[in-house]
Amino acid sequence: MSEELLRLNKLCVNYKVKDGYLSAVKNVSFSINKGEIFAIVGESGCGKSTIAHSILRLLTEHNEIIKGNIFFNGEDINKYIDRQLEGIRGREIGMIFQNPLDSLNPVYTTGYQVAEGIILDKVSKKEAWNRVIKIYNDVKMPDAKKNAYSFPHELSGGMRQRVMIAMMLARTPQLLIADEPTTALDVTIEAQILNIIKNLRDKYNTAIMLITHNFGLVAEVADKVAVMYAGEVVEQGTVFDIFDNPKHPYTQLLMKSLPRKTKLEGRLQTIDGSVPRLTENLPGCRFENRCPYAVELCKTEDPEEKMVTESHSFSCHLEKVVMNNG
Ligand SMILES: Nc1ncnc2c1ncn2[C@@H]1O[C@H](COP(=O)(O)OP(=O)(O)OP(=O)(O)O)[C@@H](O)[C@H]1O
Repeated sequence: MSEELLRLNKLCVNYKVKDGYLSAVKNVSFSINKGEIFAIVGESGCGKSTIAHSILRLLTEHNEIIKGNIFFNGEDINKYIDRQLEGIRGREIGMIFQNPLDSLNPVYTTGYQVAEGIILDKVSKKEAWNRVIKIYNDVKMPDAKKNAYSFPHELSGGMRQRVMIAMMLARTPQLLIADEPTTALDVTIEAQILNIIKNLRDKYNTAIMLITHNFGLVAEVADKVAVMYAGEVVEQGTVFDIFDNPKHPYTQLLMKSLPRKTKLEGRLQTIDGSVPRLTENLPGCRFENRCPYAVELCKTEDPEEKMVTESHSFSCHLEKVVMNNG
């Protein structure tokens, strides 16, 4: 049986803003098993990065309120004090970002920065350097020995992303959070980076939380998918559930807007209407004003989560309509 690694239970994140609190993430629950690739997909601003940053407590402006549980290996790390979380960050849960230049130090060679993580495990400098070269080969860094001595600005975008993955590999985390890891890269390099991520899972059984607005990536690599809209998970299931049998009107519209032929490289298309102001925190379904099937109830009551199968669920009042249009 697959073993659960991470479980979010009713995670809520509210940011303090000028006119009150913005509900960026509301009652998000899902779980990721060891070795699983779990994609979180949704339009810009729907709360994907907020979830990732909450897990590692990386929300830097300190203007947020986080509620709910974040179980990692069965322990609620949302209750950890900062020092306890420090032991998990990087070592157990690694994170790679869209733009590696933001995370790499410009004044040290990339090899040195990867070695730093290895030295934390109390190995000699020589042994650490040998491991850097091995990891650079694992991430298919061209000319590994030479490029270990390169500074971040001397490398291409794809190479820098390889350095980021190498830094994570150096610590062999159980969970890797990849926040739009290939958005800034061209298609060929994107495919290579995805392969490296998949190999990472196969070789080390690392679970991967892949954050993206690119449905093509999801279809290509994910085992499971959570579809987010305006801070909420509206539907989740296996990649087959979501692509072949979408139940929520939002997921269905997203699927319809991806023409068959381009499904595999499709990015999310725009849907008429706009996301509601999340500071108002009104009751009802957040997708109501854009939903073609909305009825009065959708304005007044939050929809409950309904199970389609053990692995597939969605939150919508319109079970019958939605089922028939699926
Ligand atoms: N520090 C902050 N203070 C106030 N509001 C914030 C803060 N960070 C994010 N937000 C808001 O929270 C909501 C969710 O943002 P988030 O960055 O998590 O979305 P996202 O899905 O990751 O978007 P993208 O794909 O563009 O990165 C947005 O409305 C955003 O404007």
